[in-house]
Amino acid sequence: MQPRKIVILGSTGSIGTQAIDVVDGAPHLFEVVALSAGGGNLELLAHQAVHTRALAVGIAHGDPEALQNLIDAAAARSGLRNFAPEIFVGPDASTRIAEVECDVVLNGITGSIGLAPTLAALASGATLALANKESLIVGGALVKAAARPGQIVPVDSEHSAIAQCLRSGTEQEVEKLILTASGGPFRGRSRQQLHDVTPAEALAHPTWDMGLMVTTNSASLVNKGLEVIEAHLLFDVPLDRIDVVVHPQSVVHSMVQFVDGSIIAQASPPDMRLPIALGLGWPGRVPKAAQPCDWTQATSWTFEPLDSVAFPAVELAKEAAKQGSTYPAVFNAANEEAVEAFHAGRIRFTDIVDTVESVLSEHSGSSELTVESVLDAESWARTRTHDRLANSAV
Ligand SMILES: NC(=O)C1=CN([C@@H]2O[C@H](COP(=O)(O)OP(=O)(O)OC[C@H]3O[C@@H](n4cnc5c(N)ncnc54)[C@H](OP(=O)(O)O)[C@@H]3O)[C@@H](O)[C@H]2O)C=CC1
Ligand SMILES: CC(=O)[C@@H](O)[C@H](O)COP(=O)(O)O
Ligand SMILES: [Mn+2]
Repeated sequence: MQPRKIVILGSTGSIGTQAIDVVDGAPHLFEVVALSAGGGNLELLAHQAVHTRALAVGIAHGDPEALQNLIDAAAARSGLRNFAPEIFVGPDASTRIAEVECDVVLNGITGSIGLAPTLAALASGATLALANKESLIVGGALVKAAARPGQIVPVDSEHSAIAQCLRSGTEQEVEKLILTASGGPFRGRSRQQLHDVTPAEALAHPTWDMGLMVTTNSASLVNKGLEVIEAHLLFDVPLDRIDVVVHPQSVVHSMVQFVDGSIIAQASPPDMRLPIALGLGWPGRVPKAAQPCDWTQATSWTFEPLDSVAFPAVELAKEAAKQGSTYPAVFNAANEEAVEAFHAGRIRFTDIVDTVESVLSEHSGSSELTVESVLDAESWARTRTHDRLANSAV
């Protein structure tokens, strides 16, 4: 069998670099044909391009000549002659890269900027291994309508877990989805105790090593709010039948409860290479993609309810999803802007979710969901968030 041809969007990030590890470990199963990134780390992208022998490389911003020179230098270091991948530069570079002929597009871009590449990947007919949850959440019904059944394979650890738990069940058998949350670095704190936490503290995730946005969202529980919406869209389960439970060890990645009271859970030590490998190989499993649990060591897995007073983001996300239309896009865009302001030292941690709530309360959703209405709503939410935050210095 020929290896599957893989396109990796966001190749220089946490998901992207781990995806290249997965491909390196299974060259008989996968080969990389194209890569894209933002342009913040041209050196790494050039190295990846040479390492994978990519046919095409894209960056959203940056100097194409600088990238070309870095690729030439990396190729020379590897003794590779006549290596000349096609280079795309500009805001739609990842969308062009998503159209490169392949079997699987892995979308590992951060943020709702991943929407156009997600739609392009779906239109190309390739399987979409989706880490970029934001594109599904903001695009909602649009993304679902663009996908044929089974075309989107979740890479997010919780949704990969649920997809695995559902493999043998029927829709009628499912009572609930139960998403696990680590609780982030501030688990157990009251709202009062969250006021003065620093960006560095917010980035100290207890179990996962991830990019800045998703790590901050884990600390505020916005990530879990986004993931509830993601689960609702991926698995067609109503929002009131999706629960969240805090599980600090991040070994049980999520569960499905069936109508007879039985619960099936998926467990593995926290390592994204497992869901990434399954996303690339679906429905096949990649042998030795990650280490399993070690039963020779005494182990405790604990579960506790979410404190939704200190962490209101999950309830807020559910409200936004119930309102539908462009509300999830506003939730996400306001959060992206507020997270940036928090890391720039302009607002407090608790201002993030407070701002999202306030911007959402001012939004009037568009009745028709189109790419234009999503982009308009996002643009409105970003401006509104900036306006609000301009007056609220720390
Ligand atoms: N990391 C993880 O373990 C998990 C991540 N996810 C999701 O996966 C996605 C990626 O997360 P993560 O890898 O942590 O994020 P990172 O911040 O580590 O990486 C983001 C990647 O996106 C690229 N990028 C940024 N802007 C653009 C753009 N405009 N066009 C193209 N590429 C761009 C970056 O390139 P550069 O920096 O070089 O400019 C980088 O390669 C997110 O949606 C996240 O929620 C889900 C589950 C787990
Ligand atoms: C690894 C992964 O899937 C992340 O999205 C993870 O869910 C973050 O952990 P918590 O949001 O549970 O802290
Ligand atoms: Mn997750």
